[in-house]
Amino acid sequence: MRPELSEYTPIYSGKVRELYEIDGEHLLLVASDRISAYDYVLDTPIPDKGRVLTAMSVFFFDALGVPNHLAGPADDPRIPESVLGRALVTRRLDMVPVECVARGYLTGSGLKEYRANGEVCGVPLPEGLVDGSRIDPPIFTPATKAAVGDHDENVSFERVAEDVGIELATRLRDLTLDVYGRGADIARTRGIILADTKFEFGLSSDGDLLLADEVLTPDSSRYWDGALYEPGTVLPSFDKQIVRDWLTKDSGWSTDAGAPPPALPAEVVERTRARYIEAYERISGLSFADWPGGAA
Ligand SMILES: C[C@H](c1ccccc1)n1cc(-c2ncnc(N)c2C#N)cn1
Repeated sequence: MRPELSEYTPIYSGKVRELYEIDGEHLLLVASDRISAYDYVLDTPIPDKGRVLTAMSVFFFDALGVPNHLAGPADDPRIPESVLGRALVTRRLDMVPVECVARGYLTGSGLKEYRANGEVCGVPLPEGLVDGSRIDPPIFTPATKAAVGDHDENVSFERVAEDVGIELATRLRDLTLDVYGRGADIARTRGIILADTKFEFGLSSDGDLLLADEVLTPDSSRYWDGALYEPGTVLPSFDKQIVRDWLTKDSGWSTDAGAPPPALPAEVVERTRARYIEAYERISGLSFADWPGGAA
C-alpha cells in the first residue's frame, strides 16, 4: 500500500515542480504536467509531461553513471500512487548555491552577453559568432540562483570560486562540462541537439558531491531538432515551439498583451505531448509505454 502525498511535508513549490520531505534524509521530487512559456505557467497542463521528464532524468542518471541524489527506483514504494512515474525519492543534500550551466551553442542570455562584450561569464569567444553558433568545446557559464520569478544572473568562474572556494568551483565546472558533453553526445547520435543545460549539485553528509535535481530534460536544457541545424540558424524549441507558435501566431495573444496566455486547444496539447514522448523515446531507445504510472 503506497502512502498518500498528503503524508509528506511540502517544502518547495516551483513553476512546474514540487519538493516534499519524506523523512529527515529523503525528499520526494515531483514533476508536474504544467508547462511554462514566455515566463507564464500556462493554465492548460500537458498530460504525461511530468512522467516523460522524470523518465528522461532517470535515463540520463543511469546512462551517465554520475554519482547522484537518487535514493530509489521510479516505482519506489514510498512514491504515492497519485504521482507515480513523475516523482523520485532522493537523498536530502546540502545544495550548492550555483546554477551550473554548460553551453555547446551560443543563444539566449549567452548570446546577449557575447554581443555586448565578446565573452560569456568571463570566457572569451571567437569573433563573428551568431545566434546558434556552435561553441566547441562547450563552456561553463554559471549563474547565481534568482529569487522566484526573476532570471538567474550569469557570473564568472572566479565569482563562483569566491563563493564556494576554488576546489569546489573547479569540481563543479569539470563535472558540468563532462556530464553535459557525454549527455549531448548521446542525444546528438539520436538526432537531438542539447544546446545547453543547467545542473544542480549537492553535498551529502559524507561530503560527496552528487548530481541532483533534474538532468538534461527539456525544462533544464534547450532541445533542438538536429535535422534542422545549420550553423548560425535560430532553431525552434523541440518541445515548446508548438505552444509558442500557437500562442503568438494563432491565438490572438501577444507577449506584450499584459494578460496571461489563453488556454491551449486540445490539438496543441496532444502534439506537444507527442513531442515530449518522441524526444524521450529517441534519446533513450526505450518505450514510454513501459514507464510507471499514467492512466490506469
Ligand atoms: C530547485 C530544486 C527543486 C526541485 C524540484 C522541485 C522544487 C525545487 N531544489 C532541489 C533541492 C534539493 N534539496 C536537497 N536535496 C536534494 N536532493 C534536492 C534536489 N533535487 C532544493 N531545491
